[in-house]
Amino acid sequence: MAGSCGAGHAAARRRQAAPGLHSAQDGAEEQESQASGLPEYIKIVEVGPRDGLQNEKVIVPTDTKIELINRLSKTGLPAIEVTSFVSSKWVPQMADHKEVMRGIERHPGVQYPVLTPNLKGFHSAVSAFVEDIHSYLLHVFIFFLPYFLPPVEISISPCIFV
Ligand SMILES: CC(C)(COP(=O)([O-])OP(=O)([O-])OC[C@H]1O[C@@H](n2cnc3c(N)ncnc32)[C@H](O)[C@@H]1OP(=O)([O-])[O-])[C@@H](O)C(=O)NCCC(=O)NCCSC(=O)C[C@@](C)(O)CC(=O)[O-]
Repeated sequence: MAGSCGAGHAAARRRQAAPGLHSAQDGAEEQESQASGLPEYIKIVEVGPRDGLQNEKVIVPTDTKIELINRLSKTGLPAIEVTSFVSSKWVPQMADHKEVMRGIERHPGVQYPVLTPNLKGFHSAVSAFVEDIHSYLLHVFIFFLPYFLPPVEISISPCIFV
């Protein structure tokens, strides 16, 4: 599971529901949040179906992945990273990305992003009706470089396009 920042949840949720409206209560909550040093809002992104299952030695059956994602969808998570559109030569655990995207139930209010490393993955994701695409860039190049081919300078230009 990954978190993308912020707390002061109520104010942030109100702003999401009614962008442009900013009440005195929101202001007070923001001040309190800033004073405590905590971020204003936190978005939890569950990445288990992608980041978790890609590390399993045994390839998890497609139906099991779909069932897992469908169950996660009922937990109130705002976003679940479903799969990745990467080379199945390197990551065979994610080779069923299209079937998984096709098979899951999409719950209102839940985002279903995928990970793509390059334009090839981006185009396949678009053709699989993916609406939300995560492309990894700097943090991965810094921390996971040995995991990737090819060299950084070759990978960055398509990522910027994505
Ligand atoms: C790095 C690349 C893109 C370089 O891809 P490349 O430049 O094409 O070079 P390659 O030699 O690795 O290519 C191997 C084969 O994969 C094909 N290919 C290439 N791209 C794709 C694609 N998108 N979809 C399907 N096939 C693809 C490509 O066409 C080629 O086919 P062949 O000529 O052998 O028949 C490739 O090696 C790759 O996909 N590697 C897997 C990378 C990966 O998935 N790593 C794990 C995810 S990152 C992670 O877990 C860290 C993270 C993000 O979780 C950290 C965090 O969350 O904070």
